[in-house]
Amino acid sequence: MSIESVKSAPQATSAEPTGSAEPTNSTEPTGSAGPVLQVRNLRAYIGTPRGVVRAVDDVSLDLDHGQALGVVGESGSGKSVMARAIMGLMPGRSACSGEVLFQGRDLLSLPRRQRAEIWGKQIAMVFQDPGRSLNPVVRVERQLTEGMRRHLGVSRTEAHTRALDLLREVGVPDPERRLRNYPHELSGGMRQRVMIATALACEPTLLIADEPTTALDVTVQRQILDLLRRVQRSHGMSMILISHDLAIVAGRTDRTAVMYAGRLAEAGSTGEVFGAPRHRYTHALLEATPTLTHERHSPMRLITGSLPDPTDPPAGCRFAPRCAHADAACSEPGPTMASVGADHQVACLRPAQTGTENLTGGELVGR
Ligand SMILES: Nc1ncnc2c1ncn2[C@@H]1O[C@H](COP(=O)(O)OP(=O)(O)OP(=O)(O)O)[C@@H](O)[C@H]1O
Repeated sequence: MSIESVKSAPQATSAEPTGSAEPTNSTEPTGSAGPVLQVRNLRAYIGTPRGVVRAVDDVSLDLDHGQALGVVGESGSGKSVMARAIMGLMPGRSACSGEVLFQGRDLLSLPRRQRAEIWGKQIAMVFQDPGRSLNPVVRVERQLTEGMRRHLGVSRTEAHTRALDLLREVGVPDPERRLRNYPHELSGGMRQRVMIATALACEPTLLIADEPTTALDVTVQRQILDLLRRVQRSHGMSMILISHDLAIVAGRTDRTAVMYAGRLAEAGSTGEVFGAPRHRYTHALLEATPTLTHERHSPMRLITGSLPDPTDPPAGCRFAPRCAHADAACSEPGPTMASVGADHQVACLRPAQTGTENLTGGELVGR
């Protein structure tokens, strides 16, 4: 996609398929219920004064019904833009191509009105900062019931009862009183619980949670993350849980996709990706997360170097400039995702052999 197409796209809805000649990063579905979401060759480019940011650059992945997918990667790797592109919520001067098939319908080529029907009802999002997602001048009750009244057509009384049930389900005490509160009258953790209740209100098929606990203290973070996993399972929803922190995703997802500089580096079952990582970037991320490797008393090892310029990424492996194992071949265009296990793919020409080298191994623990 050229800067011209980015410039000419008022919203992220340029759906012309790319027929990509570039490598495809793909993950295979694992569950038996079939895919709820199939992302195919997704590109999301953003026009900026310093050039076109290739925030998401040819990503493909599948998510099955009732499955939780973690998307991890350091800050700037393209996780949030991917989530926004899936939702069709890209900023101006941006363009998307590829396919985002939600229950078989391509969201990128749907007219905006039809997409709006899906938002909130079938796909809901929980953002990092509930203070910004909740309307500060609207009481909790209206924020909770508006979606269900519009999308489900329930009466005011029914919506009230359901709102109380939802608040109880997400652990909000004294729900009658909370319904009358404005968001600023609630603590950060309570606001995030209300946000989750709002997201659940229309019984969505897919919940996208983008760094849902970053603004919260550690104890509350854990409670909210465990709540998300519990409701995802009890409601039989699919979930995409986005975080730069691997400890958040471990133990709370069925599958994990590792993003680096707009591309997938590795994907597969969470147990495989975290327990037997093959991509050097995944190794580096894990080693920078000592709580997962049980090296609780060792100093945190940081990944040296930084992400490539997103307006001019390397033609070959984007991690190669930071990788101790890279050779000349790693600068050639590619690499593509290749299967290294029943549910495990990696985009690396020199993948780690054992998946455990430099790691202490052992059972993974989520924070
Ligand atoms: N509105 C925007 N305008 C210009 N560039 C943007 C915009 N939003 C994101 N980007 C760029 O797109 C790239 C991917 O950003 P993104 O926010 O998706 O990363 P991320 O992995 O979600 O990071 P974080 O964990 O910090 O949210 C980055 O280079 C970022 O600077």
